[in-house]
Amino acid sequence: MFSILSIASIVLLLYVLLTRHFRKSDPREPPLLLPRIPLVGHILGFLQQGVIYLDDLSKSPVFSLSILNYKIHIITDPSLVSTVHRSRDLTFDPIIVDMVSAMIGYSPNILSLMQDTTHGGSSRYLADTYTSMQQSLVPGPRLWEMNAKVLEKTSHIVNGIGSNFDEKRLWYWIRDSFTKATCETLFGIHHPLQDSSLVQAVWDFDAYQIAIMLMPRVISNIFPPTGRVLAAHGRARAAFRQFYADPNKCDHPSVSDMVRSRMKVNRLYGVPAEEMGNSELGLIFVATTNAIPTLYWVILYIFSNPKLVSELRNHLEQSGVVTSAGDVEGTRKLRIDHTKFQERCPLLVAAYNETMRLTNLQPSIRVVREDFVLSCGGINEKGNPEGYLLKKGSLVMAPARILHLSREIWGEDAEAFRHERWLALTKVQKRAFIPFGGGKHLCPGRDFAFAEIVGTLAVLILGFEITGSDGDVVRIPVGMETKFGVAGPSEDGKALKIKVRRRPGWEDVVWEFGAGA
Ligand code: HEM
Repeated sequence: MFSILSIASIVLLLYVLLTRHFRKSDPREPPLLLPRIPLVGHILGFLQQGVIYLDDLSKSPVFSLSILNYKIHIITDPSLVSTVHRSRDLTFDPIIVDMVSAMIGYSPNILSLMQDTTHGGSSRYLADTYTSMQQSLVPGPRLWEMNAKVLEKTSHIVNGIGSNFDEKRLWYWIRDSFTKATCETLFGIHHPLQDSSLVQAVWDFDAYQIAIMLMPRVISNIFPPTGRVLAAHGRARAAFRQFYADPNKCDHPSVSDMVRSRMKVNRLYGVPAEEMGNSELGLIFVATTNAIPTLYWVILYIFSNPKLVSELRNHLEQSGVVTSAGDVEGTRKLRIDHTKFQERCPLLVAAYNETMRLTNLQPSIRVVREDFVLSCGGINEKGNPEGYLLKKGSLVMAPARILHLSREIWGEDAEAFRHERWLALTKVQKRAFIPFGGGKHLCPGRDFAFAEIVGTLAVLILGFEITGSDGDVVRIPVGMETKFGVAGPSEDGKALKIKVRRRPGWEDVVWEFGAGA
């Protein structure tokens, strides 16, 4: 039964919808696209399809939707998207605050630090935590140490596979083992997700992200996450709070440089351990909920294409990234240099990029700080710069999917997996590829994700056979779960079973990773 709060929310929602609907737009603003179902069409579209709803709405380089009390400007032209990413008049901070506040619960110190924009219009705390993280994640010894750690854990996952076929549900196998491997790499041996049910909690809560991102509080009161999801999320938060409250855990030498650097900033700002625990749970979301679906899809795209598997095997064997590390008690140790993939394995990198092009749904959302003209480069008849007026408080979205699947940019086969296209990319295609966002919020974890995913693929391709559960070639499941970030598997994709075993002739290999091997 609806609570009084829910009824009040509906009344407020209708009020906002109606007042918004009858408000006039400035003619310099981008063209407004009205929904097919008056008032609620766009919102229903987003709830049902996520960013895929935007696919065929308009061919215009910029257009606007009016949803609730927001005007959302959708940018579909690659050079305008670059301008959006570079602009200082557009900010990501309020979005972070909204998502974090939905996620962290009662944390007044952190929220007020995030909302404090008295220093140059943006939160110094958010900038400092971002910088601390970025410094640990730029290519170099600090990142390589983290990469080596995560790959050591992922090699444990595959080293255990034998020479007889082992049947697995691909999604759950990847999801659960890589969430734990990533968590232990970041938070050390006493990491907070020791209990496997907490891994489930991370992914259950991820399923609510569209509602969290799109909906102001008024709607989330009407459609709250279910009691089960909230309870599980509460337990995950409690586990992170315990972790940060115990110096034997959070200051243990096995904790990564990245987590330590963020902790240092939090301590400098006087954030109590309890609140740090609440907010740092967000780190495990950002570090897993995009990288793991990407790994899932790229395994499927590669192993559903036997010709590509055999080409990749040849390339990897000749690339020089794999060297012998000696024989021990009847096993062959092979070491992979995880710092050389970009340089020496263009075909593997092409398959990775092509997968991201097809499955990445990131929206690059920004909030307009002050009225701002998004310049198109020309001059109008009055001698003023041509462009679109984006008004203070409106939202801007540059959805990767529209750019990644544009036929004008990628050709008639834009929706097909064709890794070869990456071996001769045009300038426009390079600019249109934005799986990690851009500008000052460009994902700081991109090189870590790259090493984790590409390193795991190298081992699977060289040392293992993967087939469908019927022994035939792996099939690509029907559909995908749409969310903001990387598409998840559909119900068909979650149920998909594969068989995996050691590749004949490679049964005795123990895999390990090293920098400069
Ligand atoms: C394939 C994997 C990944 C993808 C596709 C991805 C994508 C993104 C995107 C699109 C953004 C928003 C950028 C923008 O709006 O301009 C972002 C932000 C972020 N990502 Fe990633 N990400 C991945 C992996 C990771 C990993 C492994 C980490 C951490 C180890 C990470 C940490 C972050 C953080 C902290 C932010 C927020 C940056 C800020 O405060 O502005 N990401 N990511």
